[in-house]
Amino acid sequence: MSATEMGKMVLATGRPALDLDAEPKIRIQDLNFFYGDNQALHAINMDVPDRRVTAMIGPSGCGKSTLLRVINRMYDLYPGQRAVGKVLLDGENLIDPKAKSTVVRTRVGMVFQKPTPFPMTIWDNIAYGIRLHERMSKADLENRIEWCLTKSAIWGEVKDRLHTSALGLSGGQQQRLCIARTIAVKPEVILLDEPTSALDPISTARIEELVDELKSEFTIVIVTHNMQQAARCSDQTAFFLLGKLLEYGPTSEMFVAPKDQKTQDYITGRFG
Ligand SMILES: Nc1ncnc2c1ncn2[C@@H]1O[C@H](COP(=O)(O)OP(=O)(O)OP(=O)(O)O)[C@@H](O)[C@H]1O
Repeated sequence: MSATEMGKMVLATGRPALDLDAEPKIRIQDLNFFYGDNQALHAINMDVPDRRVTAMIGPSGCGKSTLLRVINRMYDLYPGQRAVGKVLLDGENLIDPKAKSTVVRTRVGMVFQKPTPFPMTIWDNIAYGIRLHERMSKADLENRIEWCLTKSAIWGEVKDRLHTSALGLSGGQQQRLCIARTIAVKPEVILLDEPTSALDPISTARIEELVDELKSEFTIVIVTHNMQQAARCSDQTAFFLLGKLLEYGPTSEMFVAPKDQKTQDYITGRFG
């Protein structure tokens, strides 16, 4: 695509256009997922672009959280749950039993709906994960902790209370701490599962700003029930229904002119 064409698209959407020739960060191919006999995902094929925000939307039970749990191999921890197909991260199949799940979870971090700080100090919440994966000097550890708390836009609020309990933070601060904890181990992909559903509008806005900043360094996938949030935050949107990917494309197109009537109905609140 020429610079002029690219510029026109940026002007039209207000966001940088996707480079269609760029290799996707994640390539999901013919993915099926089963909870025992219950098939929750059916033949999912989708490419997740590098260092962009991809939103997953769809009514309750359509399989959004399941897909996140597959991408970071969390289902591995539960007997009877099974994924068939491929989830390629830079070409490497993350769900191949030969891929070590601990390595997968370092490359693909996850933040949950409810903030989940460990019952320990703010400092230890961050240091714990880093020490599991890396050996480093105290000075480097201090720098890494300041780096990830700064990136997560919470450093100013916690720098004078690093050695107090993380449970003393507000819900919005706890969620930013959880994001800091996730990026502390320098993942390539961050999965956010409804990260603002338990937060007030101000904390929600801060997390959305944060997502916008983090995408220059990380590939982000966000599950949300909030259509405005998907429209505000994401570059690409995927609409799921009953375990199938019904429509997937640039957010600007999806929200202006969805191709499928069911997407239109969902986005406009007519069902779900
Ligand atoms: N542990 C489980 N065992 C059996 N079935 C499950 C389990 N977890 C989820 N499911 C089923 O898998 C399907 C997809 O669920 P999932 O939680 O991925 O949906 P979702 O789109 O994230 O929903 P929500 O928006 O409500 O969080 C649903 O039919 C659900 O009942």
